[in-house]
Amino acid sequence: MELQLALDLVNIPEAKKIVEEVQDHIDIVEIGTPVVKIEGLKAVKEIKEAFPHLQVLADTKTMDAAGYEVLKASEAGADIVTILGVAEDASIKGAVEEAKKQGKKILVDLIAVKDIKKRAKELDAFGVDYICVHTGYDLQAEGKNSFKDLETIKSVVKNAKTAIAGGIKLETLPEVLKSQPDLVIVGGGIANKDDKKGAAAAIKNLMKQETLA
Ligand SMILES: O=C(CO)[C@H](O)[C@H](O)COP(=O)(O)O
Repeated sequence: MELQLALDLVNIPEAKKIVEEVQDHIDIVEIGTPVVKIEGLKAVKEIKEAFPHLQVLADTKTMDAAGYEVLKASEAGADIVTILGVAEDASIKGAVEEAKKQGKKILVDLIAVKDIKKRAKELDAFGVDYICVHTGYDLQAEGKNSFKDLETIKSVVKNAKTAIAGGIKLETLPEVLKSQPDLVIVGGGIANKDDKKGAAAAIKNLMKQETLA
């Protein structure tokens, strides 16, 4: 089980400082969508250059021109690139094709997908690498989460790895771990803490315990 740190509300120097602090306890650094929009793929490039031992995910949340966006994110050093599950099938297939050419991976974000069971099954057949249930900030503010959705996709996804994102923190992690996702994505649950290293270590330790149990 992998831990991904999502960095959404920081600039490049702030991102580097946080990764420096928590690098021993995470597997993947996510350059979040707001960072990609504000700083560009330069953020991906700089983080990959500074921390080559970590995987870097570019959260482009691609919706169209998928092959091209995957190519550009890959050239910047991304190991994993995200596309939205609500995108056209042609876009998903284009993303997968380009990622394969570049030796990279695709994570599909199911945010705003209405029938996640049906879509997860379709996406799995397209050969994507990760399928991620996700409650974005705007629905987190309404008290929603993706715990049940994770269980739902686990029942149909046979090939891809499963992932979960959206407001996960140490206190809610046990609920998430019941469904045994392959990847847990945590943003504010680490990045907003005073002791970021301690938070990342505690989350990773709990994940390790669950994997061994
Ligand atoms: O993609 C995102 C928002 O669209 C975030 O990166 C994701 O939700 C994880 O961050 P947090 O744990 O703070 O919710």
